[in-house]
Amino acid sequence: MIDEQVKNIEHTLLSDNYYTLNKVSFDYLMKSGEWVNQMREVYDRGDGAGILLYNKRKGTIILTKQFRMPTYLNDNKDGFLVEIAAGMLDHDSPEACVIRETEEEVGYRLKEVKKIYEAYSSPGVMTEKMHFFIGEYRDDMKVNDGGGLESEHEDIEVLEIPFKEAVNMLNAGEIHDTRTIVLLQYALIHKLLE
Ligand SMILES: Nc1nc2c(ncn2[C@@H]2O[C@H](COP(=O)(O)OP(=O)(O)O[C@H]3O[C@H](CO)[C@@H](O)[C@H](O)[C@@H]3O)[C@@H](O)[C@H]2O)c(=O)[nH]1
Ligand SMILES: [Mg+2]
Repeated sequence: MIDEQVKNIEHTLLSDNYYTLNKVSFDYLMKSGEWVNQMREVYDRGDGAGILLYNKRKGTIILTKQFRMPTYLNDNKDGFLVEIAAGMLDHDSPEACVIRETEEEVGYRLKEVKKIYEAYSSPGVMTEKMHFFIGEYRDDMKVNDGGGLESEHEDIEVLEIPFKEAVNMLNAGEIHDTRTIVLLQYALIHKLLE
């Protein structure tokens, strides 16, 4: 039972400017048998979902490239990051979210996607759980040029590249987004494009 190890959980709202940041205080029972009070700042921006889009016949995948301010503030020279298509659930199911984001960000309308993993993005800090998918795209599923929502000032470059090129980038340490690394490795392990 959870109450046997954690009790007196109290939230203090620090910010709800866009998403919410809380200071969470709680009592925690250490393995030694001692109760200690702990505090963690917890950022809640809901859950997310992302997808590796692949075309077995062409041997290609689709990735995105976009400016990510937090990475620019931490060592990423121009702030641009190569990533899978992904987004926040925004009250949709994970499946509906990746289908929506695929159309908005890269311009393909998918009917079928396959869920492969569910994992916490940054368990010490964020509540966010990420839903990982793979999905096959074909040229005849293209409905627009992608790029993201203009109303949200998204400015996304669509990269359709040979899977081999993506693997070379992965091996050269040029992919700096964990979700993208996970899905490329999944594709390799499961020989998705062979
Ligand atoms: N004004 C404002 N807008 C914001 C803020 N944070 C996000 N937004 C808006 O919300 C949009 C979110 O776009 P999505 O495509 O839904 O999300 P994402 O940023 O791509 O998130 C995905 O990647 C994240 C980073 O790895 C993941 O954390 C997330 O789960 C998801 O997979 C952004 O384009 C931006 O317009 C903010 O602090 N202020
Ligand atoms: Mg996105």
